[in-house]
Amino acid sequence: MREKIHIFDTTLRDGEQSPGCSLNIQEKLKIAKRLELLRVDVIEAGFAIASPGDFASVKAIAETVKDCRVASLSRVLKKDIDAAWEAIKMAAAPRIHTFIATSDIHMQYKLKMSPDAVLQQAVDGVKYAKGFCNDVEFSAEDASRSNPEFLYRIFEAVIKAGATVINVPDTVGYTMPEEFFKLIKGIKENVSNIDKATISVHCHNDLGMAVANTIAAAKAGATQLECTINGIGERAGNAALEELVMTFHTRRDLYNYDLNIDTTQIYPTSRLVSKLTGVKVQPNKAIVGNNAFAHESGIHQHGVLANRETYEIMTPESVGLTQNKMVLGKHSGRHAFEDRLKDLGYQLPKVDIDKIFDDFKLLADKKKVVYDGDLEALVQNKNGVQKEVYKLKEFVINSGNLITATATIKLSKDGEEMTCASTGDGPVDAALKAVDNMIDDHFVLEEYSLNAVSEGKDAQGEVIVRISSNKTNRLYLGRGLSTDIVESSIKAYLNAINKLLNELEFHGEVKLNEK
Ligand SMILES: CC(=O)SCCNC(=O)CCNC(=O)[C@H](O)C(C)(C)COP(=O)(O)OP(=O)(O)OC[C@H]1O[C@@H](n2cnc3c(N)ncnc32)[C@H](O)[C@@H]1OP(=O)(O)O
Ligand SMILES: CC(C)C(=O)C(=O)O
Repeated sequence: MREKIHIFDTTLRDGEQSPGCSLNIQEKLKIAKRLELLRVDVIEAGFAIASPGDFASVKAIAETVKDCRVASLSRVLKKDIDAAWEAIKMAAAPRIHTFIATSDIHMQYKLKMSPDAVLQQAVDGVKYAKGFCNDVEFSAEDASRSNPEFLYRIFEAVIKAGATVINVPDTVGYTMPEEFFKLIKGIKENVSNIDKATISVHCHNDLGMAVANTIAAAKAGATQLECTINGIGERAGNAALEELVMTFHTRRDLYNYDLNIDTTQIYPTSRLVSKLTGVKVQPNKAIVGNNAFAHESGIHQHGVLANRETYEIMTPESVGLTQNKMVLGKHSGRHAFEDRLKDLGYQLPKVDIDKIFDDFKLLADKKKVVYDGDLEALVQNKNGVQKEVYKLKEFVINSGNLITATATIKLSKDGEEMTCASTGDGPVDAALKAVDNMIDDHFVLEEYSLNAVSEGKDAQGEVIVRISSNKTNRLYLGRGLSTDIVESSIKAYLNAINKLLNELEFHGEVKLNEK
């Protein structure tokens, strides 16, 4: 039997407590919808009493999200619990999450309350919350620095009062995995009614142990794990959801757990949270960092090209990325270099590759990363400087659902301008046909793809085309970038045609003007 693990996402509550991470209602709703797609079990939407804005956000999330439980945090105070309930009561599955600190230092200096008074207030708070909502989570803040005997007492009392989940936070990220394992085991063994509640943990990352501690707790019997996207949260943050989930996913041999999460939503969710909070993901961050699936060293690249499992313990696709990245730099080797050239449409004789590879290493010593454009320049350099034979001057498109698309294109070649109009099956087809009519050569459009390279309605569209020529038997790749997809299509097409013409000139097939 596989143990069911519930993922409690607190990006919108503890994550939002990171300095500078405050989100408005629209932003919180966007993230909540993403978390629903990610299929977390519980979304902690906020701390309803914190501000009118947070109240409204929690309420909006509760009214929108249907497939996850929605929780609001509250102190064990009636006014907090009232606000929490008021905000979440329309949720398909509401939860009140109430807490009070249980460590000596917090009780003495912060709350100025005796342990008995804290226990009584916790019980009263849970009972009061239970009057509204069947699902009540109780957290013993700073549990890992609390007296375990007191923890057993308070957990037993709140479960008796109706708590369905008892949460054990390592509030200040102080504990170590073996210690936390023992604490959870102690709770399981010493709280007489523990079978009536779910054990949850909530770990902070002050010593970089949040994920390790959470995993140790799961091993000891915790079945709800609290975490955040990208590990954001108070101070050094919380356990990162993506790291926990992918650990269980990748090491099934060690962890026989059943999770609801759709791992392919991890990467888009991470990017959305980073964009909306303004907190950048460090490049070497596990799972979602820019370098998590990137290879720069020749030995690694060679291994990955032969079999990606040589250096990848999970697939980029499993976390929602389309592919790994081969970054070309000074540590790269010939295998990756040649592979990239092929991908760009250059199938060159070995002597040429050897020459360009030497130039590439010289360039890589000067540049941190050698991009595709640099490679193309190196190839063209070998073939002589690339000439932009045909240039786009102007274009006009007439298109609509009731008329045939017409494109009028003005190009220049060697300073002379030419214009042609054509109809087509849509504006892109019409535009490329008009280009075909002006350029008298034998090539065929083999591939066409369009991708947004930035987000939003004004995203730049990058068109990539590959054309073939029966004169050279190879493919020529062209790229074009613009906020107008017809313009990026024309530019990409001309870019590929110009490459073909340069190559034909190199082989003496055509003569191009020097201009
Ligand atoms: C470990 C955690 O992450 S806990 C969650 C932390 N998150 C937040 O604090 C974010 C939202 N917080 C807020 O907006 C505000 O702090 C509020 C609205 C909750 C309270 O604001 P204020 O009333 O101005 O109080 P303030 O924050 O200055 O002090 C906290 C008060 O709550 C009391 N308190 C703290 N925790 C608890 C608790 N769990 N139960 C009951 N009382 C508590 C403190 O003793 C203090 O009481 P006092 O005002 O009588 O001295
Ligand atoms: C309120 C609790 C769960 C908390 O955030 C913490 O202790 O860190």
